[in-house]
Amino acid sequence: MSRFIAAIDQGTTSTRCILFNPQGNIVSVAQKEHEQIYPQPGWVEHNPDEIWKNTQEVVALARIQASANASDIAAIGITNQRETTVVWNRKTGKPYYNALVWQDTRTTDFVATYEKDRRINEFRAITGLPVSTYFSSLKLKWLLSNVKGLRADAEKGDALFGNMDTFLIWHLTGGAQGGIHVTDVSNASRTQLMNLRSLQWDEKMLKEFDIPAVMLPAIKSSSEIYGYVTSEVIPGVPVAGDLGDQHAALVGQTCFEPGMAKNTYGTGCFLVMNTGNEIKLSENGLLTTMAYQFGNQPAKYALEGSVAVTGALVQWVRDNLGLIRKSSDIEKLAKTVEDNGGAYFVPAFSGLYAPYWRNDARGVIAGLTRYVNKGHIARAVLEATAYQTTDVVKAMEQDSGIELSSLRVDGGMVANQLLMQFQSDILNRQVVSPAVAETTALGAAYAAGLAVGYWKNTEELKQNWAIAHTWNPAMEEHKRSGLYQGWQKAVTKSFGWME
Ligand SMILES: Nc1ncnc2c1ncn2[C@@H]1O[C@H](COP(=O)(O)OP(=O)(O)O)[C@@H](O)[C@H]1O
Ligand SMILES: O=P(O)(O)OC[C@H](O)CO
Repeated sequence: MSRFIAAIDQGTTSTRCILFNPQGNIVSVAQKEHEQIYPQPGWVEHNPDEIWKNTQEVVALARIQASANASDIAAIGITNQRETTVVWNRKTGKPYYNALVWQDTRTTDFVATYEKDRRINEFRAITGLPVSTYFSSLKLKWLLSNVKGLRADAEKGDALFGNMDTFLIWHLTGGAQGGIHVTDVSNASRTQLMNLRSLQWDEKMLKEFDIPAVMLPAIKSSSEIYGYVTSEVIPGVPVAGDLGDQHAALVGQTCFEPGMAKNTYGTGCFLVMNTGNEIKLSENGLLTTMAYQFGNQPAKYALEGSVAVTGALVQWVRDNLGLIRKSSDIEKLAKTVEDNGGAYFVPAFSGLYAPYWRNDARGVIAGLTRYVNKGHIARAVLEATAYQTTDVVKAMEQDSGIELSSLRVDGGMVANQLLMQFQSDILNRQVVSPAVAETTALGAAYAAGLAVGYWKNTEELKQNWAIAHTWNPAMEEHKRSGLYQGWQKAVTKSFGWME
């Protein structure tokens, strides 16, 4: 039996490759950041060629670090930043344009037009999603309308669309020499083009956004052999798992029962609850989405609360204000003060996502006085993540009728002790992190491993989950409610900025 399963985690800020053993433990990790391109306010792009190059490098590095040959790797799974949209030429592999990142707001005008239209309720019933700059549909419409020659090539079948999973799988399995053009149900559910019931591209949605069906990938399950790697980094290895990163984290946290949920703290924050076979439409601003589908088993659904800016705000403080040198320094700066000094930071850089869905919102710092110093700002920055998560947990509990006894957490920001304690305090719930913190990559590895029999079933995977750390609430009720009221007031100040 091969010794390892590999996972590629193509995230918003970096690309990682991790090798796992049968216990779900990490054997080796390689990671590379890529450039964030901001051509205009609100526009966010990535260079797809840079990401493909980084992917090959991290796969090679992770393999070498584990002293593994391609034959030591039973399968590889892909997980990725979702919604981010790329179009490339089938014959040359060349992208027509940079990838439009999920945070990009250039389609605000399209959204405004649709918002006046009653049909958006119908779109939500079909796809589970509101009309927003967030999803792939409007990004692809923008590319087809603005990139010269793209529409003609798309109609001829020469231009291909994909999210980052599709783009990487196509390259890994041969690229212009017969690469496989596929995605999985979880990624497809974020395009706003897939019908949640049929799990196929929806003709009505394609017509609505004027998208040629011929440019779309085939929709597959999240766990099956799609093809084999031809790239020299790990030739012959089956590509057998594909999950959007938030769905992968749900799998990596082994949330296989309805009602189980996880919250991932990365560039943004994404709370996902498994709702089993049920397609539950939210009444409180959450998204209806796929959880996962393993092979030919029934697809599982989920409710999701997506928050656009959490770790990205820490990066902004680092890169745009220069208040800290590295992201983790924010904790030290925040600890120089006792509290937020009355300041609240609402990071509505891409509008506000769940539960507000306000495309017209933009970032504000509220409650400033001369008393406030950089320590208070650092604290307000971290607290913003916890408040936004609290908004989403409240919505999730109302929609599902389930009170979360504890919150399973993961992602880069979980390393921040001050944030995790504040999260537990403001939410008044226990917060727990798992022993294997890389749940996103682990979920993709699980999907790939299940497809090739490396792991037998989800029961076996559950045995791998263990708690690393627990944070318990320790804040008095009057303080908690006072702080949260301050946050809710600050949120209203961000509304209506964009006309
Ligand atoms: N100790 C920390 N405190 C606060 N934020 C952090 C810390 N470490 C990392 N981050 C933030 O977490 C994000 C990286 O987390 P990660 O899970 O790798 O994100 P992604 O998958 O979105 O690329 C960055 O936005 C970074 O600013
Ligand atoms: O790359 P991440 O971890 O910030 O995740 C991005 C999400 O998938 C966007 O929906």
